[in-house]
Amino acid sequence: MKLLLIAPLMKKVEVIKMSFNVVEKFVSINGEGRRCGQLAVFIRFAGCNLNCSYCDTAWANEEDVSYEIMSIEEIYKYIKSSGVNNITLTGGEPLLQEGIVNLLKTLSSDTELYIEIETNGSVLIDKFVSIKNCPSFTMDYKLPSSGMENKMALENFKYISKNDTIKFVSGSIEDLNRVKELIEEYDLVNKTNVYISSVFGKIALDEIVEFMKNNNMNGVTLQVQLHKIIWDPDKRSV
Ligand SMILES: C[S@@+](CC[C@H](N)C(=O)[O-])C[C@H]1O[C@@H](n2cnc3c(N)ncnc32)[C@H](O)[C@@H]1O
Ligand SMILES: Nc1nc2[nH]cc(C(=O)O)c2c(=O)[nH]1
Ligand code: SF4
Ligand SMILES: [Mg+2]
Repeated sequence: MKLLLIAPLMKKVEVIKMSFNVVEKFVSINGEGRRCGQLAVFIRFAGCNLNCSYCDTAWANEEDVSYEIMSIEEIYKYIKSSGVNNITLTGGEPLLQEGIVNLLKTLSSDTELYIEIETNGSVLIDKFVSIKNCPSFTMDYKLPSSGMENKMALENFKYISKNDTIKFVSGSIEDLNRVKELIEEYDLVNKTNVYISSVFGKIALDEIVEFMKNNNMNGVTLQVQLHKIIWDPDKRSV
């Protein structure tokens, strides 16, 4: 009898927590990753636990940033009303939003959608990878020039698969040397999709290509943030 009374209460508490702080939502082309150049709906969440030296979205991490509180239903409706099937959840750090697993489960249950989550490598993804029709993680490994490498959860290398991507945002030769070490140590090219991106404007792209050639970096993809070439690099919601 007691159990019967408590169960509905617990459900109610969970429902209350299923809202998210969204700083912007928009449709654009994805400028990064495996679906680069394709239309995508972006949901950007507020707040981050890291402070990367190069962060192009630091405004979303300010304590006083204004945000819209959206329920799972409202996010899902917005996505469906756009008519676009690629979804990118980003931030800020999306995996820090309380109840994010519930949003991921709901979105994943719609098999018309292709969901990518940009995450910063400091949050363990083990609790998410068992979701049915699991979203694709684009997990950054923060390199020395970010100032955040000591925050990386190395255990994530165990959970990342060919459904996911590891991204190395590189701003120096020191960073690139670290990429090479990590690829070798964790056999990353065989385990997942490996991308190198430049910290925008920080390192010449031909230097990266030279590094890739000199180190036989087969299976690694160089990526440039396409949206920053199409629009002003500081423009929001594109
Ligand atoms: C703003 S972050 C949000 C998601 C998550 N916090 C993360 O870091 O992956 C989205 C992506 O933009 C990348 N990024 C941020 N600033 C950048 C810059 N100046 N140049 C290139 N990529 C950048 C991040 O490394 C990350 O891959
Ligand atoms: N067009 C566009 N593509 C993106 N792909 C990942 C982004 C991000 O900020 O996570 C992003 C972004 O901010 N804009
Ligand atoms: S983890 Fe992502 S959002 Fe957070 S500071 Fe670094 S790049 Fe910016
Ligand atoms: Mg961005």
